[in-house]
Amino acid sequence: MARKKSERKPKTFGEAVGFRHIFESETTDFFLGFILLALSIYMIIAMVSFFSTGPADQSTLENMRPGEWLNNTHVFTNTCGSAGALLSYYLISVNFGLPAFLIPAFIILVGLKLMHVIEVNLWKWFLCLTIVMVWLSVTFSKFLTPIMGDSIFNPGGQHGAFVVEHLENVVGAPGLTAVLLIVAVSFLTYLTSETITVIRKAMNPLKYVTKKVKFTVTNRNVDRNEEEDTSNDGYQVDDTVSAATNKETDNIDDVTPTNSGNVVDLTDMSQFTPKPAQAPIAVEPHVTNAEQVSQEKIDSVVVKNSEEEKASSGQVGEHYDLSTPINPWEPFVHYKFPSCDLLKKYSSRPVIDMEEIKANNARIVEVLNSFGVQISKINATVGPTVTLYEITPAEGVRISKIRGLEADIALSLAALGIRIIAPIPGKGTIGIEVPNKNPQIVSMESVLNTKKFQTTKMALPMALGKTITNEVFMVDLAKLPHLLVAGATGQGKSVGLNAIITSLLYKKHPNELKFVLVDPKKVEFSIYNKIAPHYMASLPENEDEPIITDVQRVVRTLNSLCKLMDHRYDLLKRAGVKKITEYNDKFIHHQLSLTDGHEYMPYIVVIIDEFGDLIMTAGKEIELPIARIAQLARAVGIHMIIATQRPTTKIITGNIKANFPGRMAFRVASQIDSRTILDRTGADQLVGKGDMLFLSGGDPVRVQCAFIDTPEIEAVNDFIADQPGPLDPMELPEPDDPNAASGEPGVGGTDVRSLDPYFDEAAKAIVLTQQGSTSMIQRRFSIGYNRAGRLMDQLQKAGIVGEAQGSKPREVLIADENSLAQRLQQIHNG
Ligand SMILES: Nc1ncnc2c1ncn2[C@@H]1O[C@H](COP(=O)(O)OP(=O)(O)OP(=O)(O)O)[C@@H](O)[C@H]1O
Repeated sequence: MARKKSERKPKTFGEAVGFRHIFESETTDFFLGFILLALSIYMIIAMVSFFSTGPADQSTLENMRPGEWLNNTHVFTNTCGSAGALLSYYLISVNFGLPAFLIPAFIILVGLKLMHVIEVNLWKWFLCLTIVMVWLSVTFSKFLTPIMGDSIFNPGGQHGAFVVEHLENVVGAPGLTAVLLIVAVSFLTYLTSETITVIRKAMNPLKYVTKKVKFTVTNRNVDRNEEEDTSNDGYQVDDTVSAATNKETDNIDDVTPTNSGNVVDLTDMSQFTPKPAQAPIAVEPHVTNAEQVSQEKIDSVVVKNSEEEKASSGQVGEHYDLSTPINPWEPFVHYKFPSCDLLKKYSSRPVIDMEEIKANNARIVEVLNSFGVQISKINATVGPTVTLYEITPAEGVRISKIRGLEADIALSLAALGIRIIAPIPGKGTIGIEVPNKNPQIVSMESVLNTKKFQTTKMALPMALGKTITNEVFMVDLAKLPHLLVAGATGQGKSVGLNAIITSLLYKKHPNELKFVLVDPKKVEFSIYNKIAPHYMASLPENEDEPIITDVQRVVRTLNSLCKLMDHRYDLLKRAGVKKITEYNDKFIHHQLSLTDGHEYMPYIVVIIDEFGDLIMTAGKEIELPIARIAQLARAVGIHMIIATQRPTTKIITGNIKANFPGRMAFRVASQIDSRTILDRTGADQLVGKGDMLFLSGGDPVRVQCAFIDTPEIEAVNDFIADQPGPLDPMELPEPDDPNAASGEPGVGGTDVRSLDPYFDEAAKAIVLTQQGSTSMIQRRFSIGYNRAGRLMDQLQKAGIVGEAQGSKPREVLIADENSLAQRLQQIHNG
């Protein structure tokens, strides 16, 4: 039988008899360690005993011949016998003096390591203790020996005395002192960079006069009801938080704001209702340097702002004022807005992990101190994903210095997602945003079910999430007026777009808002198909699939939007107003007549997901209409949101960038990408999962995007789809065909298959009345403006009417019914 591979002959004698095995055994290690521990304790007892018994034992030893000390005549007085006397004599007197105690100290370390009690790097300890022992031996010899006078031993041992004597002969006493100082400083600097700060302080103590660092924690997101219900457990605290921390968080719970605003100094106990657990939170920074610990005690102050007020009901939709002559919601005046009950509720209780905050706080103090930056106050504001540590530098510290240290500080704090804002705009403070270990989900419900959203007067309110201070962050798309969304894949763009759509659906009636959704990925927006008749606008040819997924249809739709924009401008001009709100206001107050072609204008929000794909395939064909709409469409209520996961300059061209002032940046891969979106870095330092920077002029705001899941969107869509509403999506006008203009009017310019069913009748009506008016067609056939406009275009192509002449009726090119009959026959025969 073949021998197993692992079976091999022992190579050495030790292996053969099993020594190798013995020395690898954990039991042996433990046993050896224990012996070393006992030995070191024996040594320490002997060395301590040497202080009292040394003189007698020393003279006995010096008078003995070699080997004599082993005899058993009890001539030694050391507690540890002749061996103890000999050992301590050699270690203390002959060698290193008092620092020789470091030898048994090291043996203790070795013993404990062998016993697996502690894990230390023995080589490092050996080197450090040796250096310390040698240095102390020389220093004691130099400075203590003269003070101790006629002692029985030299405190630095004979080694110290020898080195002092020889070095002093060469460099003199000042030289020796300098050598000792240089060695000490080099060694301490090697151990910790704090040394530099301490030395600086020692050299210029006035600059570093003890300053108390005030430490404040802020959290707005406190649910008072829950607080009352669960007064025993207080805040939801991290599992790892100790009992002491629980006490602290309980204290936070019990804080009652004083008259002097919401800032409560926990050191002033008189403010609180007396409770045994109420002790001030004295947060000690974990600073390694003893001097700093004593100097920089951090007083904790808890700031508790008022919570975001909830909506009075789950219903947040608008309520229309029915006093105007025309109700824009007609004929769907009983339309009900979705309620917040359709959305999922996540725990809204704040998570304040005091342990984490304290640790970060200590780290920040330590890191800044190590760079020579002194702090007078820290205010920690706990947000859903990140905590903002707002640092007030001590007097005389220049912010530019801190700005210069940005990269070093971020590196020292070594956490993903750290962003340094130096200074915080409008304040003389520095902000350091540090991600929370346990980020909170900001639910769509917690954002929409608020008084702020319910009572907003924004025309197109987008509730995007919560800021670092737990305030609902809302932006009016109508004011933006266009938004660029970017972020690497999987960082929360789609969720962000869904949050935007949902907040608009919760606030706008189907008559007031229409979406044009472009989705090259084909899966992101398909969920909204159900609400297409209520809320979508599309070209008639796309009525069955109003969510656009292919490039050619996107181009036609964008051109159609350009045409709609021109038409709306025309209407605005005729109404004598400058913008959509004034126009609609005039319309609902009966100041504009339907017969003149006026109609209520819904806002149109165009959302293009994966805009990069479109630009790469269609280039200028896409870019030009987008830029045109972006430049002009604001006044006529057409707003665009474009999203891309490839924020490169090829995709976000200068033209696009200039026309999209609103920017929503999720996490991106590089600083370059961040610059492309925001014109600054920062988006590369976000933590993902909906963590974003929002910019619309000024400085970016860090926001945790609201989270909405597919089942929630489905529930909202089902609710809308089940209600009476328009039968079809709003029709967009047929875009101008660039090739059609050159053709001879009426000859071969009309595709019979795409003619409107009312084509013949409309032609007759126009020829009989000799009036080429769109509004007349609208009235006669009870059709919308867009369809009437399209009919007119077809009649023009067929050579029946002339070109549009602004607000005037078109010229009728056919004089009588007979000629018309011939013309129609020609058209129908192809
Ligand atoms: N606001 C948020 N809160 C919590 N988690 C989020 C949030 N936004 C996104 N996420 C998490 O990140 C995942 C990816 O998000 P999303 O699908 O929106 O990414 P994306 O940027 O659209 O990616 P892609 O570009 O590949 O489509 C989500 O499934 C969710 O788990």
